[in-house]
Amino acid sequence: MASLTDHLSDLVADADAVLLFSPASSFHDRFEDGDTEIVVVAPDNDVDAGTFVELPLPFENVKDRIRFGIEGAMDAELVSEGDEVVCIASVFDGGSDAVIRVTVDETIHTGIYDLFVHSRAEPSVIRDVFEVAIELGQKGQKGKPVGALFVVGDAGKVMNKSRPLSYNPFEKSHVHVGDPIVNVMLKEFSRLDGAFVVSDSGKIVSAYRYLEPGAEGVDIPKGLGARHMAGGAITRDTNATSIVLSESDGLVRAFKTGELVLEIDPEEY
Ligand SMILES: Nc1ncnc2c1ncn2[C@@H]1O[C@H](COP(=O)(O)OP(=O)(O)OP(=O)(O)O)[C@@H](O)[C@H]1O
Ligand SMILES: [Mn+2]
Repeated sequence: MASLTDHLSDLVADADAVLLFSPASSFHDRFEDGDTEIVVVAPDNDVDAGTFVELPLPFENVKDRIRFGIEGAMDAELVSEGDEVVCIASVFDGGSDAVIRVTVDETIHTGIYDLFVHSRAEPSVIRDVFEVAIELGQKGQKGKPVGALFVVGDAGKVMNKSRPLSYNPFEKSHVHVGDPIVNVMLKEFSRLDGAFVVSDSGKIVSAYRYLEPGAEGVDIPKGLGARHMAGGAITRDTNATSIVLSESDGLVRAFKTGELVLEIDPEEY
């Protein structure tokens, strides 16, 4: 039987760009001599690619992964509306095994790349908060599902548009998300009501915050309530990004500029 690689040259021949998702170096090397634009999308540039888009999360959902790569390539002006892009990714564990051909158009653009790269907060801070939310979603608190709301970046403004529900356990501390001990604290405090506020650089500014963004509603998925509404709306009133774990459906969502930009299932990570 002909393997995928036998057909590759035909598949990529007339493409405007080829996106290689976490390719092995031997696989990447075969593309080096062609005239098509090659973009490597991976956590690290292990293959010394000339054009590289960093993947901050593995994005188990292939659609999210591809979308991230395409938006990253659009952002770097490597591809644009109407381009034919061939994406080569790994769906199973055995290396590059899937080819997906996409025509770039604005409807692909959800802001997933923007979320990490152009948020006020540092990309690593967004990633660290995501990781805490995903772990909480996988394990819950003492076996029970929990919800949590993290408002990341533009903390001064967020504090002005919120009020304390109780004393702030992070009041005089200088601790940062990403530190394993702090992640344990965040999980412990997720039983508390309200939101966590995190600064651009990842400092935990407050727990127990009740958000009071403008009253105008935000479009949130059906079945969700006040936590998601407040988490979404605060990102319209400020330059923060919200990362919300739902107690009711177990999904982690991100909001930016009042829009839902990412929805992931922690069980898939
Ligand atoms: N304005 C707010 N600011 C901060 N936290 C809030 C706010 N409104 C609600 N919450 C928190 O969200 C929790 C759940 O509220 P609610 O069930 O209405 O939200 P939800 O969007 O349905 O989220 P879930 O899917 O987790 O149930 C509340 O117990 C409270 O801790
Ligand atoms: Mn609810």
